[in-house]
Amino acid sequence: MLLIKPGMPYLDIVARVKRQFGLPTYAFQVSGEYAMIKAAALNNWLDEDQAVLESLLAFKRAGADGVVTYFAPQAAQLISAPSG
Ligand SMILES: NCC(=O)CCC(=O)O
Repeated sequence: MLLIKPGMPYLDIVARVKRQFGLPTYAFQVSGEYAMIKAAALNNWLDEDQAVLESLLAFKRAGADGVVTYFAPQAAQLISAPSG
């Protein structure tokens, strides 16, 4: 298992590592990435829930098999909540 951190600045590395080695590849969305989204949301610069989901989707698009994130409880709620 490979873990790449920090995650978001290294999405290209996530993709290259996954392609090169073909091993389970995880990204770590570190505290600074968490803090940036939290701070921006507190300033009403973005919608926190949407930013969280978009950031996690970016990891999946890069090829990550999973993401280690401080947003895990929130993300679990968001993706299990009924939509509409
Ligand atoms: N071994 C602990 C970490 O790598 C923490 C990184 C972070 O969340 O800033």
